[in-house]
Amino acid sequence: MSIPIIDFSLFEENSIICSEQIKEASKTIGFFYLKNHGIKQELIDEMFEKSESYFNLSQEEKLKHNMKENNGYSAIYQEKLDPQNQINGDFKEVFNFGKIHNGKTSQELPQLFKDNLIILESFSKACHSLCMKILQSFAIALKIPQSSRGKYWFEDRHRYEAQSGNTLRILHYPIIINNENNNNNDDINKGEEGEIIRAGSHSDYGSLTILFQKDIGGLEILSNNNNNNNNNNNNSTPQWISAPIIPNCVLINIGDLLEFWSKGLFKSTIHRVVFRTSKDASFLNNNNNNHHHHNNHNHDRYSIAYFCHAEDDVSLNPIPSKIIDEFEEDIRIWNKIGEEDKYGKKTRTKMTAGDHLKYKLEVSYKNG
Ligand SMILES: O=C(O)CCC(=O)C(=O)O
Ligand SMILES: [Fe+2]
Repeated sequence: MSIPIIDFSLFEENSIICSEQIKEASKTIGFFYLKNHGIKQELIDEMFEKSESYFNLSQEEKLKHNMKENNGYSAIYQEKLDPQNQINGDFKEVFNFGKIHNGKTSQELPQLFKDNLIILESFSKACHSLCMKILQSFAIALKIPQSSRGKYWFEDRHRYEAQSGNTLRILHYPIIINNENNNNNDDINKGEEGEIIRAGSHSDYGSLTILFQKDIGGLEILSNNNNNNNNNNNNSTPQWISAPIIPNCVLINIGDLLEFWSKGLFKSTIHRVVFRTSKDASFLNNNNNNHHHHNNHNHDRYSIAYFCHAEDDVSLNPIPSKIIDEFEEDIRIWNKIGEEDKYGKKTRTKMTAGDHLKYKLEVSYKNG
């Protein structure tokens, strides 16, 4: 299975066909590239520039805005994206921005960001608008009835101004010196084949994520090849496949909220960031390994993610759609989000979007 590339200019010309393509990708692999996504390249370049300047500041400076309530700076080893399997936190640093609206922020920002608030706000809003169009395409493909506001059903529940987990995140994976000899790097997480895990395996927490990668690849996604038939007895083994940088494309993926909301029809696919050394590059198992995915351990890597969340008080009862009604729920998804009943069995919970995010953050920053 490979990650499809969808031309989003089709959404204007024929929203039904385009929505069908997006639905198909979301049901199978949970990831897709979008070209002609409408976010200006200059704005993306400016964001990467500011990100580099920020991460170049001294550690002392950066720690002045240490992460609080999912906003601010998180240093190397501070976040553990795969708490069940990781001993140490991720070898990466990030900065999370909460809502930026009309020049106002919900958090105290470093001077560098205060000076560039217009860029940050434009970028956040451009990402959010793209998410709204993708959410429209889901509503179209799921045939949400007009009586439930049709293609605006999701959008009504993801208002930019409302209280939600929406987060813009910049990430930096610093170069690791001496990693080939393994000197002094015992704290860095390694995978089964000795590959260096820079961001632990995880699925995203929100509805949708937009990911921007620059120059250096390393993202891998866990494909289970189950061809979308909701058949729990398939005997294929999951495989890591590479999600390389494709020029002029952004990468979109489905998060846990949307998976749960759709009863598991849409897949919130596990992914990670891995740096491979030249020695093990040969076993890269993917269809597109001719794209920028080699020897990435001796460069710094920068990426940007926009996590689009439903508003905090939105309940995650199944989406009002005949397609969802008729879909047999994949109860394995309850393990990620479900509650235990009095017999200790997982059940579909009455969680809201806000409850779910709170739970996820508690586990990933424990023992930071
Ligand atoms: O840096 C990347 O490419 C991916 C980061 C990621 O998956 C995340 O922050 O959720
Ligand atoms: Fe992620």
